[in-house]
Amino acid sequence: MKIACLQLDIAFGNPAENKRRVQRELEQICDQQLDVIVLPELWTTGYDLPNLQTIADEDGKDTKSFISELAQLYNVNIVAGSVAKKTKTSITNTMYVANRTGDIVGEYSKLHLFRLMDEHLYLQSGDETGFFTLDGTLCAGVICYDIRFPEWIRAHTVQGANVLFVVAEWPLPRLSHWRTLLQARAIENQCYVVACNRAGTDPNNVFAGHSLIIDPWGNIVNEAGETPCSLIGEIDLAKVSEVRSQIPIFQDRRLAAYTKAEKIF
Ligand SMILES: O=C(O)CCC(=O)C(=O)O
Repeated sequence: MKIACLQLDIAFGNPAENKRRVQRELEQICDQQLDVIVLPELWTTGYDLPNLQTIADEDGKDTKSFISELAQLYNVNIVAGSVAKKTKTSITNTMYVANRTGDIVGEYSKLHLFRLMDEHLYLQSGDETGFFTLDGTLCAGVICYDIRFPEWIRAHTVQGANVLFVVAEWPLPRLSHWRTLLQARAIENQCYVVACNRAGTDPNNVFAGHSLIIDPWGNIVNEAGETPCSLIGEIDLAKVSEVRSQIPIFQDRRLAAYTKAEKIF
């Protein structure tokens, strides 16, 4: 599976410009026989939270048709980061996934809202799981702060997810957390982690870049720097079962004991 993480600098509050940036980047890399394209978190608007009522995507309609057309045009799967999705009752931070034929095969709204960046004041938390299937491989998608909740990711790998896609707007001051948490999620779940962060700045933050592809042993296979780029790498899905049979953590779990411990106090 050949993957490109589009580590974009996002134009603040400007969906039209951000769509142009994605189109331009795909034109540049489309000759590389890619299987999956990954975009960052909130790639249409950035963290322009006070203006989401006007710039969020109504029911995700524009985003879904935009990625569906690109997926068909380039015959590629698209894990479309996330966008602000507006309904009559709420705004969520929502990931859409399109397969090569343009079908929307995944929708997941960020479960854990990040108070430090005021998400809880403007957004609602989602209630979907992050599962989707790409070219026959069961995958999971989570959004930024979600990676601090290993139990949420475990709930997906325990069901057989082989690749964890992480989309983010992760700030530079916590770059060491980003790298360490992603490596830990790969090691403890014995899965590939494909993590696409944004680059650049907005009025409140400098972002870390450093998109990463990490194998099920925890080795970093590819890593971007801080500036905008497309990080391209290949993953070998056979490695997931190799590592899982070498150290069979999924067989060795003791769920009854964990549940008991959680109820003691
Ligand atoms: O957990 C962190 O340090 C960063 C999280 C974040 O930036 C986000 O969820 O948008």
